[in-house]
Amino acid sequence: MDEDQANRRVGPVYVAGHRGLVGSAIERRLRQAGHADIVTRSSDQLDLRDPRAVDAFFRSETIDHVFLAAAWVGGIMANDRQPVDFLQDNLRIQTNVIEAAYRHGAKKLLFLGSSCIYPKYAEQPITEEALLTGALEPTNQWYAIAKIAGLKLCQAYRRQHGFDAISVMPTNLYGPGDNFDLQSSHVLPALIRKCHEAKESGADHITIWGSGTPRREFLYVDDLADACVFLMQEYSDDMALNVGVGEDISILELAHLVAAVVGFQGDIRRDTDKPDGTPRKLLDVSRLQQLGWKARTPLKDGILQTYTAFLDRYSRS
Ligand SMILES: NC(=O)C1=CN([C@@H]2O[C@H](COP(=O)(O)OP(=O)(O)OC[C@H]3O[C@@H](n4cnc5c(N)ncnc54)[C@H](OP(=O)(O)O)[C@@H]3O)[C@@H](O)[C@H]2O)C=CC1
Ligand SMILES: C[C@H]1O[C@H](OP(=O)(O)OP(=O)(O)OC[C@H]2O[C@@H](n3cnc4c(=O)[nH]c(N)nc43)[C@H](O)[C@@H]2O)[C@@H](O)[C@@H](O)C1=O
Repeated sequence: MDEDQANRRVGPVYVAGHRGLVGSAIERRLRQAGHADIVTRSSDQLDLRDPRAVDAFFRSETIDHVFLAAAWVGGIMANDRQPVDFLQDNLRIQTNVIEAAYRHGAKKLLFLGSSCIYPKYAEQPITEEALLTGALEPTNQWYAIAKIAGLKLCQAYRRQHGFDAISVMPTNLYGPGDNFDLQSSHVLPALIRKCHEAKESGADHITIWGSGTPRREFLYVDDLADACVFLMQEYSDDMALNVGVGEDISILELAHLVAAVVGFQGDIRRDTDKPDGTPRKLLDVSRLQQLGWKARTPLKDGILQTYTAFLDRYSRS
């Protein structure tokens, strides 16, 4: 997309959650494409759980396009331990933003859901049609219910009011700007930190959670941002679209890959008292590929870039 196209087709844009993993990558992608008219607010400046504040914000700004990347987000343990935050805050944030965007005349909104909306034992790879065909994974059911409500609200606004609200369901994400806190993070940043700290301290092993047998698919966040900008331009439909790479890996294999990138040579042990979560989560991305988009960053390259960003942040703190 060149500068003219960027400004003609996407703008002025509000990136909700611009300090987070996804929001920062979307802002980066838009700026890289020459898009300068970007509106942002941190949660300190605008608490998206507050409907009056959100309404006043949309009333005071001219916003054509909304990327809704603000949410309560975390790994398997955070999801399990903070059910109210994952259900209630996410319901509030997304309802307030979708409603105010529509009411104040935004042309289009892109809502970010998650692959955890699908049933725990969905047939693999998971097609968009698997939605609501079976029971959810208990550790993240709260978050999944909120995300399902979000995609349904987008469909409802499209049906009742003709509002061009679309939804994307990304697989597990990672990249620069990730959360490296060992209690609340997702697995990939946790493994980077564990391997790095073990290497630095000379420890002879790291411990991963669960059996190591669950399989996950990992999408580099800059690829996701590229997909979001692409879909904001090219896609206007009811169906919530899967966004992934189309390949998965076991958690134990991932731990070995991260260890190799980081340069940690000790053992990898397993703590089977910790939850495994969904046994496998591989998205069917054929719909997205038919639209003309494909992920580009190989997992090993993405891990290296994420480790470099981690080292940069770690050395400054
Ligand atoms: N990370 C992943 O693996 C995946 C993420 N997703 C989805 O992508 C989206 C973004 O996730 P990600 O970037 O990883 O999450 P992060 O936790 O990195 O960022 C979330 C952002 O949301 C903002 N936010 C949270 N609560 C509020 C609030 N009350 N008011 C205003 N802003 C708030 C935060 O703003 P501030 O920094 O200003 O406090 C933060 O920057 C989410 O919808 C998530 O469900 C989907 C699949 C996988
Ligand atoms: C994106 C997605 O992310 C969440 O689902 P998840 O995929 O289960 O999340 P996760 O990345 O935390 O774990 C993946 C696997 O990895 C194992 N695992 C090993 N060792 C560590 C470890 O050290 N930390 C973590 N977090 N997991 C570990 C862990 O036991 C599990 O088997 C959803 O709640 C929801 O938020 C959502 O949508």
